[in-house]
Amino acid sequence: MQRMFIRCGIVNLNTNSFVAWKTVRRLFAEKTRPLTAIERQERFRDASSELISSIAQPQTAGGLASEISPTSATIPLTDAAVSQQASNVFEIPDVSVSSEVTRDKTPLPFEDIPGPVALKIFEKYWKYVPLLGTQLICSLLINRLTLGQLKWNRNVMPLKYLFNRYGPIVRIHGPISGDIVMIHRPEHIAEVYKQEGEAPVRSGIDVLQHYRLHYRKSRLPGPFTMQGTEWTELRGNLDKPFAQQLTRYFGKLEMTCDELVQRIRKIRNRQDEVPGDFDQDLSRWGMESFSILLLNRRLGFLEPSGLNAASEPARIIEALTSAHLYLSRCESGFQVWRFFETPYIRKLFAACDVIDGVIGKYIRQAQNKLRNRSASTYQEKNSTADNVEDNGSPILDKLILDQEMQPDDISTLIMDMIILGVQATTNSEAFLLYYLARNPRIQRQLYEEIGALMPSRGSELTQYSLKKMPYLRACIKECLRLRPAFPYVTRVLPKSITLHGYVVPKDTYVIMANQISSHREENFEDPEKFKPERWLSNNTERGEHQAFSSLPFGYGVRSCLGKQMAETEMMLLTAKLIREFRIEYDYADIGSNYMVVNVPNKPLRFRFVDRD
Ligand code: HEM
Repeated sequence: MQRMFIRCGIVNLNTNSFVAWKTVRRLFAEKTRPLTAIERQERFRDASSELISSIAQPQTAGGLASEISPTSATIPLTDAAVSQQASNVFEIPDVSVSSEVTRDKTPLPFEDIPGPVALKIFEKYWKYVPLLGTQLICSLLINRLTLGQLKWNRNVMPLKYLFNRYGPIVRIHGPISGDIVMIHRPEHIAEVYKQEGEAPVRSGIDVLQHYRLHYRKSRLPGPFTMQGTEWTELRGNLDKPFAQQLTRYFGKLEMTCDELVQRIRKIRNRQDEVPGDFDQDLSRWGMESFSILLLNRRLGFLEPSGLNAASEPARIIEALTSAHLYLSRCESGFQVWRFFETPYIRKLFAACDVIDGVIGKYIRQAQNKLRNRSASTYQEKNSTADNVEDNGSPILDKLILDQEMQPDDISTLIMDMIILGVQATTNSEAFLLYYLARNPRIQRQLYEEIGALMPSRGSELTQYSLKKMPYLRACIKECLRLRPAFPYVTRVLPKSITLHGYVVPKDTYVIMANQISSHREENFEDPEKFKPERWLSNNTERGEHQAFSSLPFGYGVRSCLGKQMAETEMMLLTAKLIREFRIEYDYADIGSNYMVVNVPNKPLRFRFVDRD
């Protein structure tokens, strides 16, 4: 009984329980002298039966209304009469009291989705403002200007701020380029992917598109921006050769990792520390691996004697660094480059021209090789694995032989993969080495796994041995959970759907904030901790939607084309490095800067200490 009072005391009463409460209260309040134990028992029995019958007979709305005062609806826990009965225990049937209110489940209109209201004030003036930028950047910038509370620091802070303020679904009014809806809950992300259809549409990188379509006058805007059947067909042609390349060139990829190991030994100082620009060395490793896989060429990025500034690899690395910097400058902020040529866009285009020139050269060479061969002879030869060296690059050749692809289109495709894919891989590897350096226990466990498969220093690695390294794979997953290269993925809805009880119409641009989901406590316990164990198959923490809580490579038919390539490269290099060195890092925490790809915000001054 007392337990029941206490339970009632902390809730607001509905009508039946309110009557019950009044009954009990009256019976105990009518006392003029202290009650004997027997009297107390009798009164409780009376109270119980009156209470039960009052619950059983519903009251009329009118009768109740007159009895309920707005302030009496919550039962105080400290009532004197109740506390006097503390030692008596009376059993009454457990009667559940439930509300009969039915809820309207009709989805709410799109306009009701919460979002920055201040923007509405500007809505009618926006049409006079020329197109300032991509939907996200433009809206977030204006959001910052209007609310004055956002600091644009090139990371996911603005997204986090909006979710913290408006909840799990946020609408940004974009009168210029359509409204944007932002989500982070895994079940909402799952719903968007479920409805994405056969040819999903995502946003592209506007300035790269501008380079192709307006500056170079190319036909295609690039793989990240290409949409519809055009891309679906191309993608269908590429998936298989991409997977095959890894098997063919695994040995060469391993050699590239060995070269980086040698280079580390060469560049580290007396304290075994590498220079702060170690990120450049990782870029060289990323580019060398890429040119092996895509062009079937060793371009010499990791030349032990270093790179001559005028050499082709040195020019590519310089152009890549510059392209990356000016791409992020052009994509964020007010995009004045849309109206006139700014210094940033000039530098970006100059860097792209260098990369394009080199790719163009290799495409022409591959074309020349193929010219004397008929497509049928090529296919015949290409079916045996050992002659691939002489035959050029299977992927490049396939693209050239594709009747639909012009050399310009191929160049566009390869350039985007370099600027975004290679950058994503090398920066992810940088974060992984950092997390391992900062977590010696995890590094030790990883070393044990690797050591069992690579007993001596120079032990060879195979694709098969990588398969037997679940902890290494878990470390990579965990690193990409904490620092996904791309903090969000976008889709344009092919049809109307319901999200969080709101209608979201067809053609709405949806931002799925992957980095936010993967940092939330409800999705991952201790979300800020680097805990690879959570990804092991025997872990019970994994919930129904966990698959959608961390999607570093996206999901579905338009997910990352280079996923397997990136994972294999990262596994190979990490296995080699951990086998050779104990990695340490002695400086301030490394966070990330968003520069179209997440990049470390501090120099990578790792110590690579030789293992005995
Ligand atoms: C750790 C490294 C990488 C990460 C985290 C990553 C992540 C992503 C993400 C999130 C997407 C968008 C997926 C979506 O919209 O659902 C994407 C697309 C893509 N990625 Fe990667 N990527 C990486 C490396 C690479 C590499 C090495 C290549 C190629 C060599 C590559 C090529 C592509 C291409 C071509 C697309 C567009 C796919 C399409 O539209 O069908 N990526 N990547």
